[in-house]
Amino acid sequence: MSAPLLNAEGLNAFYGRAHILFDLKLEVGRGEVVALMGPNGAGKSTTLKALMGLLEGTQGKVAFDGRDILRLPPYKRARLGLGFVPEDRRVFTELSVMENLEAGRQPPRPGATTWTPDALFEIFPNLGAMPKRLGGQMSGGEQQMLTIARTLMGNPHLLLLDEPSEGVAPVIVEQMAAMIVKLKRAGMAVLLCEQNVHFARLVSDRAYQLDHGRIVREGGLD
Ligand SMILES: Nc1ncnc2c1ncn2[C@@H]1O[C@H](COP(=O)(O)OP(=O)(O)OP(=O)(O)O)[C@@H](O)[C@H]1O
Repeated sequence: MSAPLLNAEGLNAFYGRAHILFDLKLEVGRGEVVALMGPNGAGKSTTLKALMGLLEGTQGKVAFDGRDILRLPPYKRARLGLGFVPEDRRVFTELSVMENLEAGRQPPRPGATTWTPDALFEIFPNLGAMPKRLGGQMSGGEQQMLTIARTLMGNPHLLLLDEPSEGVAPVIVEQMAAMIVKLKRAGMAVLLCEQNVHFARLVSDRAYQLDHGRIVREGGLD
């Protein structure tokens, strides 16, 4: 059996002296969609930040594609194919949809899908309907989709997605779920934070439940 794409063990993370994550053990297989669930403040976003290398003093083992990445800075993790979409979903407001996508373009990555705007417009039809729209003139949900699509232009092996359904209209939530299912069909692995159980059920193969910085349950969502 091949090693999981992402494998974290004994993951401990801190904000300054505040200990936030305690000995997390989690993995994401190739092509798998995994949800990190739990209430506000449970540590979901912190987990993604720690995996991306954005926090000082993170401890434990983090292997990506069989390689130890714990000491690598975020840009090197991104170069290896970790794509991160943070909660604040920033788009370039003065750039069009197409220009935002071009800003995310990276060279093809061996073993990963090479995304183009046309291929992404099939997965995100609402973006395809507004290629010239400025980022600043889009709804929150549309901006969220654009940040995901722009990250995909970097051809990642694994997408770390922070609460894609948060604060967006119900109709967009359904579209977002359909989009993640299509990404999975295209072979993309995704680790997403999610409080919305309905959404997590629609898209994920399995889930980890976090509470106060510890994994308290893991398995399928039924
Ligand atoms: N920049 C920060 N500095 C200090 N403490 C922080 C910081 N960001 C988050 N925390 C704390 O870390 C803990 C975990 O927060 P985190 O944002 O990971 O939770 P979460 O599960 O993603 O919740 P939410 O859904 O509300 O974002 C919380 O107690 C939070 O108050």
